[in-house]
Amino acid sequence: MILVENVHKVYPDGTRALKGVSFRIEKGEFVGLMGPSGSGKSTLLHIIAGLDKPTEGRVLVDGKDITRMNEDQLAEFRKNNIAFIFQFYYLLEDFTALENLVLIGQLAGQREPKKRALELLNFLRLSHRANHKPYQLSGGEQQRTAIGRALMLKPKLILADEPTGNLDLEEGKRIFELFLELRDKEGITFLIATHNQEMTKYFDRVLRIRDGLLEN
Ligand SMILES: Nc1ncnc2c1ncn2[C@@H]1O[C@H](COP(=O)(O)OP(=O)(O)OP(=O)(O)O)[C@@H](O)[C@H]1O
Repeated sequence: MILVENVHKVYPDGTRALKGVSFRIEKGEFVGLMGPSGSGKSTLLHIIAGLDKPTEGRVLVDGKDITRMNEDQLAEFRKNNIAFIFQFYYLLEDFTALENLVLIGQLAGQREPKKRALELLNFLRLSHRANHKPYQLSGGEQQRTAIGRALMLKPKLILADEPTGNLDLEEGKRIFELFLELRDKEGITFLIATHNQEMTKYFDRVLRIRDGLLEN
């Protein structure tokens, strides 16, 4: 599902964030990305998501070389394949949980976005909060809403950057259990950056990164 080959990233200010990273992840794997602050986790996730370009090397997602796509091709590919989940949920504050989901489907020209959104909120055990706005939701509920939004377009790959960084341990575990259920039911592949050692047990395997290089 993901093939990363000799990826380097040098930022314009000269910071060498990635120094030759290579690995592969099979479809349906549930993989952790762990390492100290500043080791390159976010940079790597952004490059795999096509949100940033590597300076050198290539990244294939589902067999397609995303490093050679132009912006339009990337946007189309991302829409159909990849979802990104952030530590801070970036929900639209003036919209309800339901509307936050429906909007994504509408923008993508989905046929029945409301039906899909309601199904997802039900799966996420959020039906009773569907008509609430983000400020009326707990952190865990906001993250579950963000997960619902990520699922609207049926991604094959979910990349998550510290998805439980803002939640207490119990709520964090519930989010991971939800992710595992999605992997089992839908075959979604996951790559999740986290600092949280408690979550190690959930992963099939963990990629450890330090100073821009993977450790073996
Ligand atoms: N836009 C940028 N310009 C210059 N340097 C950057 C930029 N973004 C990140 N860096 C640097 O690149 C390195 C890797 O950063 P990155 O955010 O990928 O690390 P991280 O492992 O995700 O850290 P954290 O766990 O703290 O989020 C760090 O030294 C960081 O300061």
